[in-house]
Amino acid sequence: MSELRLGVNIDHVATVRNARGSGYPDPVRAALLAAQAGAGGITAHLREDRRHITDADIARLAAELTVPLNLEMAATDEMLAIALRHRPHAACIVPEKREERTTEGGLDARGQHDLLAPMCAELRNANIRVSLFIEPDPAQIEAALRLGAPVVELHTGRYCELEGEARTAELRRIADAAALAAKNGIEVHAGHGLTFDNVVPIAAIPQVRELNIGHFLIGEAIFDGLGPVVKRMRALMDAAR
Ligand SMILES: CC(=O)[C@@H](O)[C@H](O)COP(=O)(O)O
Ligand SMILES: NCC(=O)COP(=O)(O)O
Repeated sequence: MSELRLGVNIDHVATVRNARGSGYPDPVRAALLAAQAGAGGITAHLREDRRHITDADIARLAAELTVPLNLEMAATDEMLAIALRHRPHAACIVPEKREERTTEGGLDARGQHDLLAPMCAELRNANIRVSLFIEPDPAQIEAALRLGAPVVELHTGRYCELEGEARTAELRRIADAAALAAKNGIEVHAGHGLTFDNVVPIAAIPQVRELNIGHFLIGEAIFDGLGPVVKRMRALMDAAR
């Protein structure tokens, strides 16, 4: 069974930090702690409105991290320039609306091919691994293939929100999309909304190579500490394989 990495998203450490406009708590310190506890990578979403992660956070993460940085970014010239400046290990292109509370769905890689193609090429030429945050939809997998994206991250938000048979059906859709992507040589990641209670069926999908998890882990860290909750999530993922 393939390796399954845990990417810890530290956006909401910055949410707490920004509540007072000081430097505490430091997202970079959280990232280093998460790495020590078993995170195989760190994800940070530099949003257009900088509601949490800031440009300075990205600069420090790029300079100080001991594990790969996965920069989540909207498909804009501004974010492309920032990615090319800091050269993270990876860039995950995500849809973004200022009015959204959090990411609400996957990127329309199919409908935005002409916008995304030059951006993916520039990132690839800069040796930044491109990932597309998409719905578990065969048409979006095919679009990622056309764009030459080496990685897709399947949106698990709907799976996390559903219950019963509807959740089972969404899990099947994710598993089918993972199998289709892997069969076409695309590395499969998954994320959004994952918790201790819902992670195991996603971690058990054999083609999934990385889970990106943030909000829940940072919330749990308030009660049990970041190191212990990262270790527990790591253990659940290991047990699922
Ligand atoms: C793309 C995704 O699901 C998350 O990584 C994203 O960062 C969510 O946005 P917030 O972190 O602002 O909630
Ligand atoms: N791409 C998903 C991610 O990085 C974390 O999403 P969430 O766990 O904060 O919902």
